[in-house]
Amino acid sequence: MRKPDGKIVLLGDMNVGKTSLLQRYMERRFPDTVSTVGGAFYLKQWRSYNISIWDTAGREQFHGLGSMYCRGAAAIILTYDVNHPQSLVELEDRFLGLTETASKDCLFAIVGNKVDLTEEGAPESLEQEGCSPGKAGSGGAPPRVPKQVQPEDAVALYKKILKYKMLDEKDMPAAEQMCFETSAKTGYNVDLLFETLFDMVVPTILRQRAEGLSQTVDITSYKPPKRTRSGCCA
Ligand SMILES: Nc1nc2c(ncn2[C@@H]2O[C@H](COP(=O)(O)OP(=O)(O)OP(=O)(O)O)[C@@H](O)[C@H]2O)c(=O)[nH]1
Ligand SMILES: [Mg+2]
Repeated sequence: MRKPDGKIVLLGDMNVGKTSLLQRYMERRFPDTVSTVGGAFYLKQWRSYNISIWDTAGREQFHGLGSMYCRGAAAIILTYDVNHPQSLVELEDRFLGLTETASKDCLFAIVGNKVDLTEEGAPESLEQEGCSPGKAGSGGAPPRVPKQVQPEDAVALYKKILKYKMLDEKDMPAAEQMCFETSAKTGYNVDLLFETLFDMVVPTILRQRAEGLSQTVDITSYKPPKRTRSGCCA
């Protein structure tokens, strides 16, 4: 198997659409998913680099594995559902603490998925493309609803994360560049998300290569993570 040069990890609550985003990008379709158990990865060749993209389980019972998957990550995609404000809150309360094991220059993207379900939602041009027959034919699209989480909320979380990580805003990509709204269903902004990150992680890959850092996930090194229930930066 090709050896990964760099790692990107998807984190976020169950049901926000992590697996669907990854399958939309890698397989160009929107199949039925089952809730992820543990984690799984795809290998993507980008320019001359092999990037592993890790899908993790959002379910509470697998929470402890998250920090193991994040080990050495060059970028972490913190995913929420634009229709469920609690899924954004969970990113700060439950998932941010898992990223301590990531690379010291790890980048963070905040991704609000399922924008197709909102009134303001994504264009529907790709709506049926690649949908499994079960989904495409099952009683039409659900009614659109007002978006529950605004892009400014994601931008505010991004800024909080930089503060929590003690990173200077002017040394990091701008919040507007790192906050995305996507639809795994229609494909809206999915390529943009992954390919923006691929280009951005190249310097980290080069540094990790120069320093000979391993990209493998070692389950024997698993240690229970610190919880941050009380929030990252009150
Ligand atoms: N309308 C719509 N539904 C979506 C979208 N993305 C995912 N879904 C649906 O949301 C449900 C959960 O999607 P998954 O991709 O399995 O969610 P997950 O984040 O991987 O969940 P866990 O594996 O449990 O952590 C599935 O029924 C998907 O079809 C989207 O962009 N739009
Ligand atoms: Mg999943």
